[in-house]
Amino acid sequence: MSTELPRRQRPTGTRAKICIVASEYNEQYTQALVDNCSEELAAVLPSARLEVVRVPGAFEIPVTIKSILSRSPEKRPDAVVALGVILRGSTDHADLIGSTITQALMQLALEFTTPVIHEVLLLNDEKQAFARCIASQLNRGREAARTAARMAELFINSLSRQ
Ligand SMILES: Nc1c(NC[C@H](O)[C@H](O)[C@H](O)CO)[nH]c(=O)[nH]c1=O
Ligand SMILES: CC(=O)[C@@H](O)COP(=O)(O)O
Repeated sequence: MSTELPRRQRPTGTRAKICIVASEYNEQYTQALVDNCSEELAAVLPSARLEVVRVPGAFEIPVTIKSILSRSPEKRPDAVVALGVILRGSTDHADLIGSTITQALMQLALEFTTPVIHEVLLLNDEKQAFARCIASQLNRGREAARTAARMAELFINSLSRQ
């Protein structure tokens, strides 16, 4: 398990548009990801405009992100955060959707030249979920927020999205 989060940047006034797309399966964990991500974004990008979209399962995240990134330029977010918790069961379903989602998120980022932050977690059990979603030391929600903030500012200030 990675042993530390990306360092927290000094807060800036960048008015970035950030969209969180989060699945509802394993609700106690996915809600904790949303809460931690939202709280960290408020700390690092206090002027950002945050939109939160909830979908049933992780497999519904990529198509929802595609719809959001297909908006007109002035409505399109500067970065998208994908949050989900996939718990392995007794079949290959978890691994199948986990790998498919990973590929889809990368393709969407490249297709729309927009950072898509991947925190759709494929986990073995609830102990792993608690450590990454609810506990603070390695919270993936906070990790997602810090990454989203840095990437949104990088693209707003320095990089083209053509
Ligand atoms: N078992 C989990 C799922 N399964 C549902 C799929 O994500 C999807 O909604 C379904 O296959 C219909 O398309 N989703 C999670 O996010 N987490 C799981 O543990
Ligand atoms: C990711 C899933 O859908 C999975 O957890 C469902 O469990 P199972 O593999 O036992 O059907």
